[in-house]
Amino acid sequence: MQWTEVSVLTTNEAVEAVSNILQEAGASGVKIDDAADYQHLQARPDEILDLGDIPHRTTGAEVTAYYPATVFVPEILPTIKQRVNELASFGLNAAPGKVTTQAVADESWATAWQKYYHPVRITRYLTVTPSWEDYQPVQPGEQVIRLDPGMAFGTGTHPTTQLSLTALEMVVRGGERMYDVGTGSGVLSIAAKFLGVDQITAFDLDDVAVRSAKANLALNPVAADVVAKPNDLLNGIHQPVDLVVANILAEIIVPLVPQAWENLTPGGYFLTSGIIADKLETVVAAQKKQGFIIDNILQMKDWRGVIAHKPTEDE
Ligand SMILES: C[S@@+](CC[C@H](N)C(=O)[O-])C[C@H]1O[C@@H](n2cnc3c(N)ncnc32)[C@H](O)[C@@H]1O
Repeated sequence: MQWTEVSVLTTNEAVEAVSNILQEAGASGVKIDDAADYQHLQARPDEILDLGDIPHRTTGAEVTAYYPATVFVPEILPTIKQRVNELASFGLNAAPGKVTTQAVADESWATAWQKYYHPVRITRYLTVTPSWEDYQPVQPGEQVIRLDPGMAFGTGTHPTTQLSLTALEMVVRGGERMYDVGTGSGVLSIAAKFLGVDQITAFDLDDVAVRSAKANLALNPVAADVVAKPNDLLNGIHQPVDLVVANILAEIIVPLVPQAWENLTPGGYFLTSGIIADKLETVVAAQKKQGFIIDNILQMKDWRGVIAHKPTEDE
């Protein structure tokens, strides 16, 4: 299990506000390293510790937050940066406000994450469950997607994944051919197979995600014939299908728009998610400019999903 550490270099006076911003963005824990804490210690005459022996900050403060793989950090970073910059307008000096990230793998964090990952009934017909739980469907027609997401994104519980699953359930009628762009754990491909999609090719830029998707496809016999392979968006793909689904950053959806257009049959659906609310207009504008018809905008918390289709000749 991979965690992402997000650190903000700031000042003592902004420590609380920055911690709040990081926590509101979904952090599982926050660590504060503040030079003022050490200065306070040094001021105590009875202090027996020699602070020279302890590595510590001598100026400013650093707030570090930890995000599980279920939080899509590249998407929350712009909001974090913007909110830290805005602290000045509340009279707080948060400078330099520099935000950095790095991946961390930690066994104890991994165990904690697994403890909180339980079966989730996403829709009436789709339930996602960790592969280690013996979950049995409770309603007729309920399909159970078994996942061990490992280091790939997509436990099924993130709002962007839920929006994609809902969109798939809305448009799939059975027998379609589909591309799953940015497959992560493979969750959307498995769901699509359960809903009746016939042929699926799943792509991801990240080799680790492709390996994870293959392992999850094998866990779900319904998806045994899905092909998962590394690819950057739909670069080099020139074989039209009936459905393209992508839960990916808004900035990455924009260059995907012309590729989806080229690779969709008339009447084919383009389902996009991973769009933070204030990027919705950019994504919708790019799709309309290309010629797509927007059918529905789905929303969950701060996230948006778009259901669009390529018009048929008589539309
Ligand atoms: C938000 S995750 C979505 C995972 C899964 N489809 C879901 O809905 O839960 C986005 C995925 O897109 C992949 N990705 C990012 N940029 C990409 C690109 N240019 N081409 C293909 N995949 C990409 C990432 O590696 C990641 O696995």
